[in-house]
Amino acid sequence: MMAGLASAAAHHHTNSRRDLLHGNMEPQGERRDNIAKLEVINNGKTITEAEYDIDAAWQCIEYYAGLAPTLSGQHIQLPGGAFAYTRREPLGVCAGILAWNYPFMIAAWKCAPALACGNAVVFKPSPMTPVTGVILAEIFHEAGVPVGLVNVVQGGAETGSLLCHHPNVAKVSFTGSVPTGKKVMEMSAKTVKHVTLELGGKSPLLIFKDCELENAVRGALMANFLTQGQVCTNGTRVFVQREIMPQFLEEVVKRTKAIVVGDPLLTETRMGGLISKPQLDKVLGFVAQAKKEGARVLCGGEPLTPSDPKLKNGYFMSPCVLDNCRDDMTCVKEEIFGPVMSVLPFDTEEEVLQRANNTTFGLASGVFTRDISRAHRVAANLEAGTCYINTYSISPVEVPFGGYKMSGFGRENGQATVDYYSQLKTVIVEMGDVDSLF
Ligand SMILES: NC(=O)C1=CN([C@@H]2O[C@H](COP(=O)(O)OP(=O)(O)OC[C@H]3O[C@@H](n4cnc5c(N)ncnc54)[C@H](O)[C@@H]3O)[C@@H](O)[C@H]2O)C=CC1
Ligand SMILES: C[N+](C)(C)CCCC(=O)O
Repeated sequence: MMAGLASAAAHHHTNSRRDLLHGNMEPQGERRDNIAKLEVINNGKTITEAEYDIDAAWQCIEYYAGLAPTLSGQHIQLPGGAFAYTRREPLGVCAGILAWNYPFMIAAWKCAPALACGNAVVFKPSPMTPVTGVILAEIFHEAGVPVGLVNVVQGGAETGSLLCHHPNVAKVSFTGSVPTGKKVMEMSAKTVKHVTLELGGKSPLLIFKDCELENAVRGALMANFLTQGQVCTNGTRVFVQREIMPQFLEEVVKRTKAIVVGDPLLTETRMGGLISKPQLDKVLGFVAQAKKEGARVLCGGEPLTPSDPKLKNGYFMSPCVLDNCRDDMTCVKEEIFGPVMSVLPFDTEEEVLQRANNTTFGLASGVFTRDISRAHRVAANLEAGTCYINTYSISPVEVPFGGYKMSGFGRENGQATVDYYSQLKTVIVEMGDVDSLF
């Protein structure tokens, strides 16, 4: 099967790439709403977020459809009339191994740049969320993508491992946890595959006393509570300058308590259910551990049963804010992947930068300040693939997204991603006689 896909990819010409991606890829009206509803059932996130994710997915496909015809090489003049040129060529079959937190959107993030660069795709949704990725593949099929160019395989670790070992897979793009990411890299090394790793984080959010507090509070909530806190970029270490700590905590707790947790299909709901019982237990375990280590629970952190009887077996919990945190606590060091914000005081910029960077992760970071020089200085000094200034959690398709340090490498979205789904061939041309020593 893989050999067939590789040749399909090789024959996949730039113009046809553009046509194919420009087919009717934008799910409109009822279709978009149905996919969003299925994503809610798939994942447990709210309908409002799911609709956003579906839109982000088609925007990604449209973006790379536009980018496809712009892919080009370079012409390099050499002495004596000789010259060289470069061609951007596909890698072959690109495998995607997906996480469960953004099932439809991540599937689009993997497929769109791969197809735009002329590759074939085989992707594996997480077994926790197998449904909506298949719909994306069906949409590609309806839009005219040749059979065999976009493929979905279902399964867990074993299927993922088979993809990483397959000799005809040229690249693996993985989204998930650090331990599994390391295994993917190790397995892919056996056949020297290209690898993109989008792994976890424990991102710092720095809130200076000269910030606009209202926006900083909004940013902190966006950095912690989307998708029930199960977001790799989440800014879960919230460092607040000591002078504004009381006001910040008062406002953040007030707003966190007001988050409507419940039926994710209702538009007024702002937080749905976690992905599974083990994930809920794991997150509650982190809260219990935090208390044991001396953190104070300002709100939430409890299992929650919504009043609607049909929701009684859901994996709901109340969003949690912890203070009295120290840098050496488990809740501050480890990725929780649930709705738990840890708040830490700081005094100086120098000190907070050192503490913010004192982690093996480096996916995202954020700073709230009105001081423009400080904002850019801090952004330059934070060791992370993304730094948000006076905002958090957005990832527009035009903008590259990816990690530093153990949060991974390679990029998704933006022009930069072309480098990770194509290879550069150099062609050297002599116009005169061969200059030979023999
Ligand atoms: N930072 C992030 O983006 C994510 C972090 N997580 C964290 O990881 C924990 C475990 O969740 P999982 O869904 O099990 O994440 P995972 O990282 O183990 O799984 C991600 C993907 O890799 C596949 N996979 C698992 N083992 C594999 C292997 N040996 N070879 C190849 N593919 C493999 C899975 O089937 C899934 O498609 C969660 O509790 C959460 O805390 C989970 C998902 C995303
Ligand atoms: C869109 N954003 C930044 C909230 C989430 C990124 C995707 C991920 O968590 O895997």
